[in-house]
Amino acid sequence: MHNAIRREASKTEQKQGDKMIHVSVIGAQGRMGSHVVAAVNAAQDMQLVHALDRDDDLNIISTDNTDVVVEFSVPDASLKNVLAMVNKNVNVVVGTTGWTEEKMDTVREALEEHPNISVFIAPNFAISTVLAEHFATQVAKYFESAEIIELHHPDKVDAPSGTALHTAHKVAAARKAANMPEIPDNTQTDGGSRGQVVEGIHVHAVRLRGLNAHEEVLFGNAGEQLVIRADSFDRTSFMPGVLLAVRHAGEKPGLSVGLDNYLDL
Ligand SMILES: NC(=O)C1=CN([C@@H]2O[C@H](COP(=O)(O)OP(=O)(O)OC[C@H]3O[C@@H](n4cnc5c(N)ncnc54)[C@H](O)[C@@H]3O)[C@@H](O)[C@H]2O)C=CC1
Ligand SMILES: O=C(O)C1=N[C@H](C(=O)O)C[C@H](O)C1
Repeated sequence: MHNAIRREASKTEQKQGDKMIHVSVIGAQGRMGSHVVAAVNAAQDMQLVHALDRDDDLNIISTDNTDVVVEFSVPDASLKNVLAMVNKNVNVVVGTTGWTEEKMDTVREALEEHPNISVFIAPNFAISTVLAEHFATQVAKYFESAEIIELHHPDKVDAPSGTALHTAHKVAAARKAANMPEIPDNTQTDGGSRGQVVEGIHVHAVRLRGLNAHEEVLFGNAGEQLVIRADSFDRTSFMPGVLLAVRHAGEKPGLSVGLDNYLDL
């Protein structure tokens, strides 16, 4: 375990409480994982148990010591980590991106053998972004055109962002439910500038030093535009959402996706 994390972990052992939630973190040395460790240590109702990263043995996590695992690793590793926790009967809160329907089906299958366990995946834990996606889904049926631009720090390994993909699917579903026609686009040649097309929605990714996590959903009609934009300037913006999901872990067994599950929208 990282020394700084070990020091933080021993501090939390002094916390007392009737309903302490015992939390272990996977990916604890990462940008998000280290923020989660700090947030859990600061939460009066939580106790940090294990803060693990790539080379650590996940087998030390068990129901004897952990109520909930928070997983922020890399897209290639997340499914394996989640399955390992499900097979140990431990509830999981997942922030890592890269979740396809196929991967989620694998988790659903594993959960059939563990019917009391919950796996909760959130493409984005920031309230501003969750609301932006909610509003975008609500207004999608009123606009002929829709495109998404996500903007992130250049250390991010995946593009487009998991959030942008999730938003695109939601906007596309709202358009489909309203029997909207295809989005107009007379592009004849495209060297890649029109972005990735997700269910008919063009998604563009910007990587720029100085940025953290930002998303714009652009809607257009003849003579008018609506832009819904969310900005996470700092990773602390994700922590209330992570803690909310930890507090709800286990309540609803099975796989759930999206922080809106826990919001009164
Ligand atoms: N849901 C949300 O609100 C948010 C999600 N993310 C996502 O979270 C993930 C992590 O992002 P960052 O913390 O910025 O990345 P990072 O690269 O800073 O951290 C990833 C950590 O995972 C560790 N790791 C790699 N392989 C591992 C394995 N097999 N087992 C355990 N740990 C392993 C790395 O050593 C590293 O410490 C990304 O997929 C990112 O898109 C990021 C911000 C917010
Ligand atoms: O890597 C990041 O930083 C982020 N990743 C998530 C994503 O891909 O949607 C969430 C947020 O955008 C920050």
